[in-house]
Amino acid sequence: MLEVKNLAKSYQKDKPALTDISFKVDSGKFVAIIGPSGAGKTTILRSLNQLIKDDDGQILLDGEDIRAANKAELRKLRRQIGMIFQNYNLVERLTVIENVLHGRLGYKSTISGMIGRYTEEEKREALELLDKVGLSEFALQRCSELSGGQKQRVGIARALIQHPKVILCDEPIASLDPASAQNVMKLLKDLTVEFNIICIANLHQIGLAKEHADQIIGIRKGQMVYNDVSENLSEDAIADLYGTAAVKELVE
Ligand SMILES: Nc1ncnc2c1ncn2[C@@H]1O[C@H](COP(=O)(O)OP(=O)(O)OP(=O)(O)O)[C@@H](O)[C@H]1O
Repeated sequence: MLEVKNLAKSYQKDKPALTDISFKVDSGKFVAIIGPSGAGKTTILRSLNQLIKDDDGQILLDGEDIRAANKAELRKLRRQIGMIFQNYNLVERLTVIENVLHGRLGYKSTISGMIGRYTEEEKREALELLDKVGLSEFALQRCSELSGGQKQRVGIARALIQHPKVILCDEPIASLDPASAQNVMKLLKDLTVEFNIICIANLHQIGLAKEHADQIIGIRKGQMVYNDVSENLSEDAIADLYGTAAVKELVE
């Protein structure tokens, strides 16, 4: 279980980016964080793996406080937290399977990683994961030759080979066409259940969030104004988050 308690962050004095954010997520659940631009969604994700240093609160992953970890502990904890990015962050000139194997780098010495020393077991697992994301026949193709949706599926396989407890997705479908976005959201949801992990995604697409996520967290001006199962996300709640005028456009 992931439990965030009273998380707070200011980038500048007297200008809080996050105030008193508290929520819990169980394993096997897919959570969407929604809210207007600048609300603080990315700041929450980056705090969860300590890419930014927040100011106050607790982030407990299965009871262990990520914020209290020293450097060595944090390196170990980060293996348990996979990341998926809007722009995929793949090495385009390398093959699909090499990119998936990069997810193992957190488990290796710098030298082993640099010379691409992976075990047979790791290679077999990479192929199995590529099969799960529907890309087994692309294993030896360069990533530069893939579509956006395919690249994001490589990103998902790369995160899963870390054996994460949590996957954090920063706008994972923002660069995708509607069909690929739908496909990636369904895949994230299905794999979250299959691997019994926690998946947290920042999203601007409220319709897709409601359709695929189990839980929705709404952030407005650095404050959590909504936290409930996705079925309960009403038009009133959306209007409260984004303003009345935006509701129709956002829900469609
Ligand atoms: N490195 C930074 N230095 C100063 N202020 C920052 C920094 N990063 C974010 N902020 C500010 O913190 C607030 C929250 O930003 P954040 O990027 O978390 O929002 P967001 O909800 O993810 O937005 P978007 O949907 O546009 O990505 C904003 O007011 C933003 O300007």
